[in-house]
This record gives sequence, structure tokens and C-alpha cells, in this order.
Amino acid sequence: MAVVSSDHSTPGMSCEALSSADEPIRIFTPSDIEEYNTAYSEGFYAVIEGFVVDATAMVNSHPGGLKKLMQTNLKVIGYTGKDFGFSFSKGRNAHFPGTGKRWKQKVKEFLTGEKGEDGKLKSLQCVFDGEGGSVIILGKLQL
Ligand code: HEM
Repeated sequence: MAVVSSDHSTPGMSCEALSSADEPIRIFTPSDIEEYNTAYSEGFYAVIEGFVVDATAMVNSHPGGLKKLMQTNLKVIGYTGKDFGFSFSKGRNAHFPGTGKRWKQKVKEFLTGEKGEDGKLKSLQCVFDGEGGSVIILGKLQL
């Protein structure tokens, strides 16, 4: 089976620095995410570099398989050693550079995009290349 190794790791691609504290952004707590993932058997929220995404559309299409996708929010994944530390560009589960690049481009679009009726930044879809699937960027995680 193919393994995505840390050879693809490109820390400069990380999106964490793009975001500031005073954005009009939807905020989620870890329990919001855990509760959502428990309550909706077909819905799945994940955290990528501190941004909360609806990854339901990836459930049946993640090229690395369902098991790995479902581990996304666990502390064994990612680089922080804590829950919700997943990144496309840091850590042993790093993905191909094109995936991180698309992600960063969409996070920038999200952060500079329109606001919805609630005054918060509107959700934005991020479609990955090929059969890579898609996620919807919703907001930010507050630990
Ligand atoms: C929301 C979280 C995730 C998203 C949106 C996502 C997305 C993707 C995408 C678009 C690809 C295809 C392109 C590429 O390899 O870069 C991919 C492949 C892959 N992903 Fe993920 N991924 C997520 C989480 C994870 C996690 C947590 C792991 C491992 C623990 C993982 C392991 C893999 C592997 C092994 C492949 C390669 C499959 C192959 O070579 O055929 N992914 N993922």
C-alpha cells in the first residue's frame, strides 16, 4: 500500500499564519466537533491546520482510505502531539505538495471572501485534484 511519507513535508505551506485573531469567523470548540461527529452518522467534521472543515464528502472518496481519514482529529496524527493537530504540510502524514497548495489557496480565498447573513465569513468548498474529493471550509478551531 502506498504511504504518504514526511518526504512531502513542506512547513512553509502551512496556513496557520494566514489567520488573525479578529476575523469575523465561525468558531468551533473541540466539543462542537466531537458532538457533531457523534450525532450525525454520515457527517464528519475535521480540523486541518486549525481550520474546521466539513469532510463528509471525503468519507467515501479519501484516496488514503476511510480509516486514515477518521483518524484525522486524533493526537497520534499531525505534528502537535495534541488532538486536532493535522496538517497537509507538517508531520508524518504529510500529503503531496499539490494538495497542500490547493488547500492554502482556498484558505486564502475563504479568509478574504464574503460574509454571510450572520456576519461571519461564508463557507467555501475546496476541491482537490483528480479523485481527491473535497471539503467545505467552515471556520476555526478554538482550543
Ligand atoms: C481532512 C483530512 C484529510 C483530507 C482532506 C485528505 C485529503 C487527501 C487527498 C486529496 C489525497 C490525494 C492527494 C494526496 O495524496 O495528496 C489524499 C491521499 C492520502 N491520504 Fe489523506 N486526507 C486527510 C487526512 C488523512 C490522514 C489523517 C491520513 C493518515 C493518517 C491520510 C493519509 C493519506 C494517504 C496514505 C494518501 C495516499 C493514498 C495513495 O497514495 O493512494 N489522509 N488525502
